[in-house]
Amino acid sequence: MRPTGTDEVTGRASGRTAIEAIGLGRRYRRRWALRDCTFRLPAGRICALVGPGGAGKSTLLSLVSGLTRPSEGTVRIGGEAPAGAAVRARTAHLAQGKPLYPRLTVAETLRLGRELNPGRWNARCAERIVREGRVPLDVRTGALSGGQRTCLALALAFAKSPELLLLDEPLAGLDPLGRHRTTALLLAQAAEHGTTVVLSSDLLAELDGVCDYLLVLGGGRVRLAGEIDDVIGAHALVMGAHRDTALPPAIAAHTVIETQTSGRRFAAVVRRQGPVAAGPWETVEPSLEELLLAYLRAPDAPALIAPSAEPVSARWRRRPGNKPGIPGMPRNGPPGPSGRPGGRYSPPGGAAGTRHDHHSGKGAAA
Ligand SMILES: Nc1ncnc2c1ncn2[C@@H]1O[C@H](COP(=O)(O)OP(=O)(O)OP(=O)(O)O)[C@@H](O)[C@H]1O
Repeated sequence: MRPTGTDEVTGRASGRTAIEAIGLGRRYRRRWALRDCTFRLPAGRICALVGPGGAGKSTLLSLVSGLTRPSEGTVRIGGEAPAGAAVRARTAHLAQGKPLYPRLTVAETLRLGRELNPGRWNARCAERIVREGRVPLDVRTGALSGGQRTCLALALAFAKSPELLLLDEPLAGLDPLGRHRTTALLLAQAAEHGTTVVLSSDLLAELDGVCDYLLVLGGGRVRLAGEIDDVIGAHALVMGAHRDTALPPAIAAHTVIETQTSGRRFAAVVRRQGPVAAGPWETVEPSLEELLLAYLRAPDAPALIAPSAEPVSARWRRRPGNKPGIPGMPRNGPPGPSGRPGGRYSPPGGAAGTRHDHHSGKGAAA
């Protein structure tokens, strides 16, 4: 189940924009770390930022937090430049290295956090996170374990009461309980305070149920952007038996993102160009993890910016060759075999949405 925040606090009803990037790019010497990055993230969402190593995720977070300046394009936080003092006060950025002063104790670090964030510091929140993570107050941060450092860094970020929380690999280094505590904290923060969260993570399975927005980068460019329901609804996972190496034409007629074969079975993730025809195969909605794995394994698959991620600013111009949105498709995809948007599979006599999870096996991609 994905989170559904109440409209009043999430900003969904107001349509407020937390982040809008237009043609955003950053170059290091001659090499582009991020290029032509265009998307909008509405306020109050928890956005998963996903991509292979070197895709540009940390670079994007640094640009959004104002730590790095763009080489081209623009990024706005609530309509303002990210480097402005007011925006920086409302933004917390947990960088990948979890930078802390190694000679300060945990208690001294929390005191410093309070002094640096007058009027915003939530001491009870910080103390609770540190206590639940069993981080000793009297130990120097340089002597903490990796998981304890992450816990303390999260405490500093949350206690700042940010409107925008940028978390670069916050779950890495945490044990399963720590990951569970952190994701619960994120959901509570977004629901209670309307905080917008951008969360980069490789733990694909753990993003489902936590995030409601998706931004996938690859090779420094946006590959997928939009509400998770919109993006998933534009795709289908088709599974069946095949007689030769080619996919059945009725399936190959869609945009095939990736095909896995195992023995005589195939499993194809397709971006639908309309309803998937009925046949001797099974059509279901892919899970978020299945969709992400398909795109990660198919770096040349065409990009998709769902309508929910299109910038609203007048500065945005659709460029020739740029095909945002889901052509010819209603917001949540075409009607599926069940006649409902999103095309959830309804097995005979079974509950709608029931699905089989045997999308595995090795084989050539289509
Ligand atoms: N300060 C820098 N100087 C030079 N190149 C850089 C710098 N920072 C990032 N890069 C390069 O930019 C590209 C994107 O890096 P970035 O750290 O943003 O990717 P990432 O998606 O966060 O990767 P990872 O998941 O491995 O942390 C990489 O090729 C990286 O080598």
